[in-house]
This record gives sequence, structure tokens and C-alpha cells, in this order.
Amino acid sequence: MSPVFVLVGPPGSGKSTIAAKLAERLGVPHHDTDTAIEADAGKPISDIFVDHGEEHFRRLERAAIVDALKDDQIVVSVGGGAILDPDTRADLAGQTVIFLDVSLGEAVKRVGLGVARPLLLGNVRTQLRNLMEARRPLYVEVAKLIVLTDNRTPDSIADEILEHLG
Ligand SMILES: Nc1ncnc2c1ncn2[C@@H]1O[C@H](COP(=O)(O)OP(=O)(O)O)[C@@H](O)[C@H]1O
Ligand SMILES: O=C(O)C1=C[C@@H](OP(=O)(O)O)[C@@H](O)[C@H](O)C1
Ligand SMILES: [Mg+2]
Repeated sequence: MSPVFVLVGPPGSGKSTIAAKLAERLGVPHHDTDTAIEADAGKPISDIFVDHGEEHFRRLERAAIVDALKDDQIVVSVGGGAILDPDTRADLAGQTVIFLDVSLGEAVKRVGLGVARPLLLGNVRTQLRNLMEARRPLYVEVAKLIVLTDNRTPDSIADEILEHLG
């Protein structure tokens, strides 16, 4: 047994939002690894990056993913960079993974200029473009289903996922 779905994709693709919707529809818990990391650390992800650096965050993220994948009958959303870890990609090979795809323009609009995503500080559009290009093959590698989310409501995206994989 394992999670029902694991959602991957770049920041702003809607992983946390759509995972919550899917969990609600299925009547199962939603587990967001970023939320779990923040709860354990007692501080927001932006502070974890500032206080301890990205490498430290990636170690916490790896542990949070191992933890999440132990649970049955939950919907998991991970952070956009989770698939950078080869062990995580290997673990995801046996899971029902959905890659939420999004265009650069739409992702920029959705993430805005907030400080919540430390990797995007500075020129959000350039940072996002670089990381989307570099990570795209990794999202594709782990995905069982790819869903383009541009110009679609979270409800219609959840509908499509449940139609294909429900
Ligand atoms: N399909 C969508 N259409 C419009 N806005 C969306 C959609 N999905 C998510 N959002 C909004 O985009 C922002 C980022 O969503 P979030 O779920 O946090 O993405 P992720 O976890 O992939 O970074 C949130 O403000 C959310 O409400
Ligand atoms: O892309 C990344 O490396 C990150 C994405 C964030 O999650 P979302 O993809 O949910 O924004 C969060 O895990 C952290 O800021 C790092
Ligand atoms: Mg998220």
C-alpha cells in the first residue's frame, strides 16, 4: 500500500492546492511535505533557507518524503525541488505520480513576488524559467500522468485526474 497520488511540478503549478482538493474528494488526508517540514522545524521554509541553507532544507525534505511515502490512503504534495534527489526519484518510481505542468507566464503570476519561495527571490521570472527548464526531464521521468494546468480551475484539474486515475 502507498499514497493514492503524489503531486510533483514546479512552484506555482498548484501541487498543494490540487492535492488538498483531491484528498477532500477522496475523503482521505492530505500530506504536504513543506507543511510537515515547517511544523517540525517550527519556522517557515524561507527562514530554514536563511538560517541553515538549501542543503539542510533538502535533507529535511528527503526525510519528510520518506515519511510521507510510508502512509497509506493519503494524497501527497511535495515541494518543487523534491525530484532533484535521485533516491526520491527512485522511491517515486512505484507511486502514482502526477506532474502538474504550467507555463512560465502562468507560474510567475501565481507565485507573485512573495518571500515564501526563497529560491525565486530576485528576478522571479528568470529564476523560475531556469529551474523549470532544468527540472522538466525529472518531472517527466517520474510522472504517470501529466496535466497542463494553465487556464483551468483547480476543480477541473482534480476532475481530470480522477477521470484518468480514480
Ligand atoms: N489552476 C489554478 N488556477 C489559478 N490559480 C491557481 C491554480 N492552482 C493553484 N493556484 C494558485 O497558485 C498559487 C500557488 O499554488 P500552490 O498550490 O501553492 O502551488 P505549488 O504547491 O505547486 O507551489 C496559489 O495562490 C493558488 O491558489
Ligand atoms: O522549487 C523548489 O526548490 C522549492 C519549492 C517550494 O515548494 P512549492 O513547489 O510548493 O512552491 C519549497 O519546497 C521550497 O521553497 C523549494
Ligand atoms: Mg506547494
